Amino acid sequence: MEYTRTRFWSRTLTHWKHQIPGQLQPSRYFSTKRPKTVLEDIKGMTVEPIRESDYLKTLKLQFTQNGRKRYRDVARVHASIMVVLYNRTRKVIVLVRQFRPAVFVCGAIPSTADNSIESLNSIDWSKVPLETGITLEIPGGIIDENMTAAEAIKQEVLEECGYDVPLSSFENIGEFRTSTGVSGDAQTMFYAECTDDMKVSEGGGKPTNGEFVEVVEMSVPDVRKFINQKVVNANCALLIGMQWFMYFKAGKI
Ligand SMILES: O=c1ccn([C@@H]2O[C@H](COP(=O)(O)OP(=O)(O)O[C@H]3O[C@H](CO)[C@@H](O)[C@H](O)[C@H]3O)[C@@H](O)[C@H]2O)c(=O)[nH]1
Repeated sequence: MEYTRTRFWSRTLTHWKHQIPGQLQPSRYFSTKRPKTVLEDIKGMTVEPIRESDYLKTLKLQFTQNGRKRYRDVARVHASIMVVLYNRTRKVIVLVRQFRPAVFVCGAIPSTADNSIESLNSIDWSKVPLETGITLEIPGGIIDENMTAAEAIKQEVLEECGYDVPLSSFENIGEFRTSTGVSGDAQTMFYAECTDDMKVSEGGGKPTNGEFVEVVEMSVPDVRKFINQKVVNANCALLIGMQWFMYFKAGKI
C-alpha cells in the first residue's frame, strides 16, 4: 500500500500545528463538568462500503451536454445550517470541537492512496493520532424535517452550546453549496449574538445520538490569526463565517 509513515506523519502534524490550540479557551461552563475522554475515546475503527444510508444517497447522473454524453457521480446529503455565534458578555466567538470520522480517515491518508476496503482495513487506525480527526467548527447541523432553518439552528445552539438564544436573534446571512463537484446540497449560515445569561445548560451535543462536542471560545484577535493560517482542520463554513464576522461585525461590536 502506498501509505508511508513519513508522509502520514508530516500531513498529520501539519494539520494539527495549525490549530493554534493554545488560543482556544474551554467554555467556562463546560470544562470542569464533562469527562475529558469524550472526544479521545475512539476504538475499533473499521471500513466497509455503503450499501444503504439514511444520511447519504449516491447517484449516477447521465445526460447529454452539447451533443456529448456525460456521466457524473453525485452524493446527496441533508441540507444543513450553521451559525457564527458571538458571546457579547465575554467578547468571544463560540465554537465546537468534535471528532469527525470522515476527516480522521481522509486526513490520515492521501486521496491518491489505494482506497480499497482491504487496504483501508489493513491500516492500524489506533496508531493515527485522534487529533487528525478533531475539527473546529461553528455550531450547526442538519435541518430536521418540519423545522425552518432558523428553528433548526436555534435548537443546535441549545444542544451543542447550551445557549437559549431567541429565535428572532438569528440573522440569515446567506446560503451556499456544501460543494459543487460531488455534493450540491445547500448550507444556510446565520449570525447570532448571545450573552452569559442565555446559558441554560452545558451543551455538548446529544450523547443519545452519539454526538459529543466540546464547547470552546475564541477571542476576536485570535479569530483574525486563525483565518490567516495556511492550513486548518476546519470546514469552509468556519472560515467563511469568521471572515464574514471580521468584515461586517468585528469593528462595530
Ligand atoms: O453517517 C451519519 C451521519 C449522521 N449521523 C447522525 O446524525 C447526526 C447529525 O448531527 P448534526 O449535528 O445535525 O449534523 P452534523 O454532524 O453537525 O453535520 C451536519 O451539519 C454540519 C454543519 O454543522 C455540516 O457541515 C454537515 O455537512 C452536516 O452533515 C449525528 O450526530 C449522528 O447522530 C449518523 O449517525 N451517521
